[in-house]
Amino acid sequence: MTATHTTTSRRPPLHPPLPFTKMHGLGNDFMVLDATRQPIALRPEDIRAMADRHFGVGFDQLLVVEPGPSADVDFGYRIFNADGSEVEQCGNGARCFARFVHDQRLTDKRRIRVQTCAGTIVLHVTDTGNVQVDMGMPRCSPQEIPFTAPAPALLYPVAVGDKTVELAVVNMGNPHAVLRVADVDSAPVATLGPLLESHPRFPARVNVGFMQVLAPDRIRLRVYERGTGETLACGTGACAAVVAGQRLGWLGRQVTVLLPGGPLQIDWQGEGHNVHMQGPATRVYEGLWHWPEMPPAM
Ligand SMILES: N[C@H](CCC[C@H](N)C(=O)O)C(=O)O
Repeated sequence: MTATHTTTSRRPPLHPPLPFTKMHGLGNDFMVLDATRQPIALRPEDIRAMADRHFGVGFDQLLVVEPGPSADVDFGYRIFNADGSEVEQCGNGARCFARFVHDQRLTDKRRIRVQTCAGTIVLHVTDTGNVQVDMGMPRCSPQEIPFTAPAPALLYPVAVGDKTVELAVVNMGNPHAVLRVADVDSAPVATLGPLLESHPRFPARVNVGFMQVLAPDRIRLRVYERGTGETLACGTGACAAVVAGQRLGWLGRQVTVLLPGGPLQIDWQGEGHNVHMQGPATRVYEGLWHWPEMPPAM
């Protein structure tokens, strides 16, 4: 009896390999795609596959560089979390964005205006290689977060799990909840983070910052990020923590934010002013994303 083998060959991938650059801002890591010459259409399931740290490239966020949508901005900037959700802002990503467009010779400007789906931010590439970002105006009223609350307040009691926590809320283009803790090392990031991220009072979900105040000009911060989980650094989270801390009288105008991945300098002159952030942007490697082969035709 001869065995009969029926082999159904896998079909070639639908798309050609996709060049990318792997970067990070204080360990908050990114896959960066250049869509300035041709559009790149990605489905959430494609992004989740790319984000997988075993079967894919692995990243906290995917950054897509696009042509400026109007004459007064230099580039478009789209941001996707590892879960495939598109979001409004990414502070560490903005610094890597500036480094990327310079390295790729897409611009030689030192002052770069970038449009995200939440508005325009301005990036400044310094001589030291650090990048300064004007992160725009913080917004703190509940409806601007969005957050369900009977009235505006500096701190809100929120029932979560079997406890009630006090949190501040800030929108930096994206939504943030900020809790003050005695010690970030023992903060319940892994348990409280996901419960608050998807809490019903945050209809668009939320990034959750755990802040330990060391001095009016120095804090430690850990962030459980919406759509990604805890990251080594969160730029918009650092901005939100300084805004919340200043409004509550705990912090001054220039604050060093010590994140697990390293320090960020945040400067906020108070109500009516934009928040400014300064920090590094690091290129790690260039790569090619090979699309999964198509399963055999049924
Ligand atoms: N997870 C965030 C986006 C990335 C923000 C963070 N990586 C930063 O540096 O600001 C959100 O869903 O709003």
